[in-house]
Amino acid sequence: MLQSDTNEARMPYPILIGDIGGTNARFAIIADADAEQINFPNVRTADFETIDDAIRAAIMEKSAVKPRSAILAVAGPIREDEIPLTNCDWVVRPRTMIEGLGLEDVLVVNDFEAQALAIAHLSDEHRERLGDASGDVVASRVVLGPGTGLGVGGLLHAQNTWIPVPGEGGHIDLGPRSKRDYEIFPHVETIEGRVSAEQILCGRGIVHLYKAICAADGIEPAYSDPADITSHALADTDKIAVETVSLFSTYLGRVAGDMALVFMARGGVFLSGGISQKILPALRRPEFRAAFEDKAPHSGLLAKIPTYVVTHPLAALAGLSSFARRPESFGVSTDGRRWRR
Ligand SMILES: Nc1ncnc2c1ncn2[C@@H]1O[C@H](COP(=O)(O)OP(=O)(O)OP(=O)(O)O)[C@@H](O)[C@H]1O
Repeated sequence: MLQSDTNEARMPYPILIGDIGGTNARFAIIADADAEQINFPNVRTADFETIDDAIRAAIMEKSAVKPRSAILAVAGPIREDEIPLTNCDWVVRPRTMIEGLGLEDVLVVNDFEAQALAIAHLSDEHRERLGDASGDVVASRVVLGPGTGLGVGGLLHAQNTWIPVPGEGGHIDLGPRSKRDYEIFPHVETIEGRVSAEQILCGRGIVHLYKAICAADGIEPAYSDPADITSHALADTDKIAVETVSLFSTYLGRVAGDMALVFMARGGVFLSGGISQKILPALRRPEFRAAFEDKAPHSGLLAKIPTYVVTHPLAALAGLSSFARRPESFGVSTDGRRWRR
C-alpha cells in the first residue's frame, strides 16, 4: 500500500469504537497509537432514545479524552445516510453525529465484519479449541455467531492483508440428513416455506427446534425460553432439551463445515455470539466436530481445520481496535460508509 493510501485509511485519534447490538452497545476510546483502549460500561440501547444521546451521556460526559473520529459496528446492511439497526429503535445518522458530537470522521461497518476482524489475531486466552485440529495457519477464516440471529463473516487472507467479508450466510438453507432429522424437520417453523439456518441456529431457533422435537414425538412443550432449554440440557434434567442442544450442536457443526468449504478456511472456524459461550460444555461433546468433519468427499480437509469458541468478552471491539490501529493490515472498503466533516 502506498504511504498516501495508508494515511488516507487512518482515522484521527482519539478514536471512539462501538459495537452496537440489539440489546447492548459497547464502547471504548483509543486515545493514541500506543495507548491501551479505555473501555466504558455496557450501554443498554433501551435506556436512550438515540445513539447520539447514548454516546453523549455515557461516553462524552464521562471521558476527559474527546474522540475526533468513530468506528461503529452495527447489525444490518449499511446503505445511505440513515442506518436503522436490526432489533432496536436506534438509527445511526453519521452526518448528525459529525454535527452534534464534534466528530470529524465516522466509519460504519457490519457487526460480523468486526467479529471477522477480531479472529485475525485472537490469543489462546480468548478462544477455546473444539476438537483435535490445531495450528495458527495464516489463511482464510470464518466466524459464525448464534445470538439473536445467526451472523456469519468470512475473513480472507490475500496479499498479506486480512479482508473481512460481511455476508448473509445465516440465511442459507439447512436441510435434514439423518433419519431423526427427517422426523423433526417437517415440524420446524419455516420462513416463507424455508428452513434457513437462522430458523434453528439462534435464540428463537432453539425454541423452534425444541418444539419441533416435541411435535415429532407427540409431547406437549414445557419451555418457550431458549435459556430454560439450554439450562435443562446442560444439567441433564430434561430429555427433549438434551436432544435439542445435541441437535443444535450437530446443525451448527454442519453449517460451520459448509462455511469452511465455501471459504476454504484452513485458518479455522470460530464460533462467536452469546449462545456459543453459554452452551460451551455441549459444544465440547463429539456432535459439533463430527458434523463439521462429515463432508464427503472433503472429510480429510475438514479434519485438519481447527474450530474454536471465541471466549473474548468484547470480541467485536477487539476487532475494531486492531483495525483502528493498523488499517493497512486489513482490506476494509470504506466506500459509501465513511463520512467526513
Ligand atoms: N442461556 C441461554 N441459552 C440459550 N440462548 C440464550 C441464553 N441466554 C440468552 N439466550 C438467547 O441469546 C440471544 C441473544 O444473543 P446474544 O447475547 O449473542 O445477543 P446479540 O445478538 O449479540 O445482541 P446484543 O449485541 O444486543 O447483546 C437471545 O435470543 C436470547 O434469548
